[in-house]
Amino acid sequence: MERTGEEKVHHRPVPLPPVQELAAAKGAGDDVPARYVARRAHDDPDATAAAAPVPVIDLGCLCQTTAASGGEESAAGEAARLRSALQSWGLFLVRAYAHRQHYRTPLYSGARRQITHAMSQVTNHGIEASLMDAVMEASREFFRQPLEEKRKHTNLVDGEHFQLEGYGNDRVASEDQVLDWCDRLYLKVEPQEERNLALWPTCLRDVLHEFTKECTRVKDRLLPEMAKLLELDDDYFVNQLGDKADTHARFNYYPPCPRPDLAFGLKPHSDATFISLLMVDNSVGGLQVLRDGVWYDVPARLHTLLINLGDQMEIMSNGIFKSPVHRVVTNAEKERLSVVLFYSVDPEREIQPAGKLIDENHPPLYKKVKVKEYVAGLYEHFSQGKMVIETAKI
Ligand SMILES: O=C(O)CCC(=O)C(=O)O
Ligand SMILES: [Fe+2]
Repeated sequence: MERTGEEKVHHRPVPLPPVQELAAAKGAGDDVPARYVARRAHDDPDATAAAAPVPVIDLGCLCQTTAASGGEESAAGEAARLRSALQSWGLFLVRAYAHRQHYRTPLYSGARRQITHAMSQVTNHGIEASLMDAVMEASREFFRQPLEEKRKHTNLVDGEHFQLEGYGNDRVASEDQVLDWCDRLYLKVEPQEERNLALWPTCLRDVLHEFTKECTRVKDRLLPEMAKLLELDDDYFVNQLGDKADTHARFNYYPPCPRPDLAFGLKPHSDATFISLLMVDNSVGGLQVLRDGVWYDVPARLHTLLINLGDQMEIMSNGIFKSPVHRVVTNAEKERLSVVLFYSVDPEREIQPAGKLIDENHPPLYKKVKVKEYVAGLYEHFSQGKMVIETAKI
């Protein structure tokens, strides 16, 4: 923390105990330490939020172009639903397969898997349920390990210097920073040659590699559809990401919290990314999104991906698409896990509203920003409970 005058003191940041350890040491009914108190119980009249009617977008239908099957018409309808989702919630869901009936096909499981997989190539996210389950299971396995094991992947270099990658807490920049009731493992997954495999837990290596490949495929299918909605060239967003686009995986672990009325799993924020793909625990809710001053619960469904736009997309679309403010609330009884893939533009690039969206009636609403600086600004602002996107607004 920066201090003024003679009393300037240099002190080392004290590594914080993982929240998981705090939670395990506390008996039911206990309080949370003061540093985790993000709100007063009566601050939030919307504690029991309504479910957000976040639309489920049918990717198969959206990407269909053949007139023969009436495809163009239904694709146009789906595109309109997607546009409305991106302009309002900044969020939407994508199911694994086209229809639930595929699960019910009376076939022995091997044949069913093959058929479902073949269909999943053309419909919806198409990531195998077994792969998604394996990622969740491996994440659970990682956080269940003893602390000494997890600390082998620590985000503190030499026990004190914070780096983004690894296992631990957020960077603690000041003593009055409000902390989140959450431990995380954060790993760079793309560009592939920049992976720091020494930080990758063995239980997660193969599944994370596969899961990243699959999510990247989904992202590459979605971006041209989003560009079309703005009448930009199909490859506009893909090109903006650049060859050195930067992707991180974040595994969030939220232990049960004795005071959900006081502590957040994650404080309100918007993602500084371009686009984020989330796999959230379908058995425990907690993710909420802010719209018009009201917090809504984001529904979680088994094997469904939640697609969340980030600030970089809001900037490039000149505010037409929204990067939603969201937060995670804690649960008194249950632990919760989420796995997020954060897709971000090459950090060395600059971004700004797409030229085609700007004219005399539509002036740019955001400044040109260097991605590396913008993303670094997120952490600084997040720790102070502020929104970095405000710094980019004209
Ligand atoms: O855990 C969740 O549901 C959301 C996580 C999230 O918003 C994030 O990691 O940025
Ligand atoms: Fe987020």
